[in-house]
Amino acid sequence: MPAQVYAYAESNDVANSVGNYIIKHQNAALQSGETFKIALSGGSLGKVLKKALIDNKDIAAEVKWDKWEVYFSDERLVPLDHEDSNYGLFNSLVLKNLPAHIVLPKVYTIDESLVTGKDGQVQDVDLEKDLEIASKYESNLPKGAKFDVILLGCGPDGHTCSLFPGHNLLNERSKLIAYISDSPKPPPRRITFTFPVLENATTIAFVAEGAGKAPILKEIFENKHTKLPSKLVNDLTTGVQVSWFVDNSAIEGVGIVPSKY
Ligand SMILES: O=C(O)[C@H](O)[C@@H](O)[C@H](O)[C@H](O)COP(=O)(O)O
Repeated sequence: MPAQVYAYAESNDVANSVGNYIIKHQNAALQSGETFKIALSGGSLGKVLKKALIDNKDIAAEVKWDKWEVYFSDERLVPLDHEDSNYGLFNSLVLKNLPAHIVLPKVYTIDESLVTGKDGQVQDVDLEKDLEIASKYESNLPKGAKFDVILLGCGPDGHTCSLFPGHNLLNERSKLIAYISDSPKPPPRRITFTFPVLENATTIAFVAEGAGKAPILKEIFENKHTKLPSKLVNDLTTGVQVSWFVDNSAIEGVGIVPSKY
């Protein structure tokens, strides 16, 4: 299934389109099951989700928050209220902005107590602890590690989740959640989905905006041989439907024909 690219002039339209995509897959998941299992990334995605799920009142009215199970496709090993925490970002931009009557979703976070010492401070790299955090997070994954939707970003180097170009985690097949202690993008300690989880998803959507993304999108869509992590996800042949939601500047000069969602 070749990836679909949906492009818009305005950032608000990108967000609204992502919102409609989420609702479509939420409704499909709830037709056949009891919960909607979604995984989120960090970075600029938080703002997109706020625009889509909070600010757009039509979309907001369709979100069945009480049926959502929210995971993070990667997470930084920092306290949950730390400015680098992907959960913290989602919490401050989305969860905290939900009206009081809304039943909150079930959100799966890392075990914060393993990140900080007794003094509440972030501890130095401790590989055993990081492995424990990753294994604990893996034990909370949905049955069969099956996600209805995984939302991803694409870094300027082509990384996605915390899977970086050339890193040995790209070959990880036995662990569903792996830890990384040398992330080139700070902070260095993180956990991340591995390829077996990405391959098994029903749908994956990348969100990428701004002219800064154009060189890497050109590489992903025009260089058949590149082994960039985002390209490997883009080319998955395991039946997962991959989409990109971009603004026009992110695909300026890229040889693709976008559609409208
Ligand atoms: O925790 C993280 O660092 C993210 O999950 C990471 O994979 C992000 O999605 C990309 O770096 C794109 O980030 P932007 O959307 O901010 O460019």
